[in-house]
Amino acid sequence: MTQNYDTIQIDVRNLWKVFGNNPRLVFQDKYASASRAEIQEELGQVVALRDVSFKVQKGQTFVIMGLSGSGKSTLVRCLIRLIESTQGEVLFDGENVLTFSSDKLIEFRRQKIAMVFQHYGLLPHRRVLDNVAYGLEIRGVDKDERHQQALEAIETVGLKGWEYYLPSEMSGGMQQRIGLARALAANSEVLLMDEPFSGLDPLIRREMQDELISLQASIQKTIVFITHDLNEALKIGDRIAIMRDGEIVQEGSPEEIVTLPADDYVTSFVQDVSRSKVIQARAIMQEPDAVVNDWQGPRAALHAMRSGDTDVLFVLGRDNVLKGVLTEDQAGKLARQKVESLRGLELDQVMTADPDSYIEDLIPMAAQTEHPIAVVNEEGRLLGEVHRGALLTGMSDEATEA
Ligand SMILES: Nc1ncnc2c1ncn2[C@@H]1O[C@H](COP(=O)(O)OP(=O)(O)OP(=O)(O)O)[C@@H](O)[C@H]1O
Repeated sequence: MTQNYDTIQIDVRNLWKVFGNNPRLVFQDKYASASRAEIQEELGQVVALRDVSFKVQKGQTFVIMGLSGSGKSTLVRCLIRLIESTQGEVLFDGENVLTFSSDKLIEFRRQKIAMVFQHYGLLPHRRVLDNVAYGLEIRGVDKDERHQQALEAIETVGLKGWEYYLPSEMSGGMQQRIGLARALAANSEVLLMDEPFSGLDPLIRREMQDELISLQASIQKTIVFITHDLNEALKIGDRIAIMRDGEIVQEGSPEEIVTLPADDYVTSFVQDVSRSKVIQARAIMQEPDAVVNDWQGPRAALHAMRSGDTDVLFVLGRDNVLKGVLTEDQAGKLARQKVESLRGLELDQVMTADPDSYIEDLIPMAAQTEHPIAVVNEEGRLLGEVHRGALLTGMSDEATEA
């Protein structure tokens, strides 16, 4: 199958890393289904990565999540050959990094990759400005230019005014911002972030996660983010790969991971996660039971309600823009008064949400209305409706019936 590298930035294929004096022993047929522990016991080799494959799209935040020892750090290091893998391919923009000469590898790392670590990796005797400019300095960018770019990055991460301080004069959260600014200043396409927020206090950590999300909305880098914290993964990841004993046991969107865990292991991880924080309106909305256009009269409305088996109706204007709701009582009254058109009528207002809203955000809305919540796009066009029941179960009525 041909791959489209206009959109795929990283393509990891069947990657293995075996630590030990004779890694090839592991590839004998008889160990094909042996566990990592068995292999270690019998062969004395540690399988840190076992046949790992995944793709990361450009501009995506791809999270690799797993407990200590699952192989996350080994994996990110293998991506840029800080560790040499045993077998497999790592393609960046379609080129296999594992075949690069050492010169090409150095060039590739400098141009394309920026890293952010848990232990910030800052130079203690350099001021913030020079720490942030460091990546550009080793690329040979002249001083004015690199300071200019560094200042912009410092501002982006909210450290304006701290340019001439030393890292040791700043808090953990601020030092992590310096690390992030350094990665941004380098203006590389890919950010590799290895547990960047793990050393921070919970409050600061949440703040940094929020900032990363809003930053990413504007910078749109390709981010590979390592964490052992499922909530962090669910919060920031577009896609999440869950690792166990060197293997990816599931890869999917946050919603898929929570609602369709692939096995008992993932299930045990996600059981404490609140579904309301990861399930979005788009997943639980359903086709509106009934809609009518505002120039159609009340009789058409009543007919639509009966055929949709509902006692409320969304009224749409031109281009399906939502105008409001009409109840059966109202429509009946209008029909008796022989009103010909719904145009210009005072309709009941309806709660609207965009398709990305989480159940968590929809519940307070549902408390304020008896009507279904309308899911609309940016132009106000009706995309679907969410019923109260769907908020409780996290499934649309249609899905429940199916
Ligand atoms: N240099 C090495 N030599 C031998 N075994 C190693 C080496 N580096 C890592 N390992 C082993 O490989 C496995 C994966 O380790 P890795 O550090 O990638 O896991 P991790 O998920 O990043 O864990 P942590 O969150 O604790 O860093 C572990 O069993 C580890 O002991």
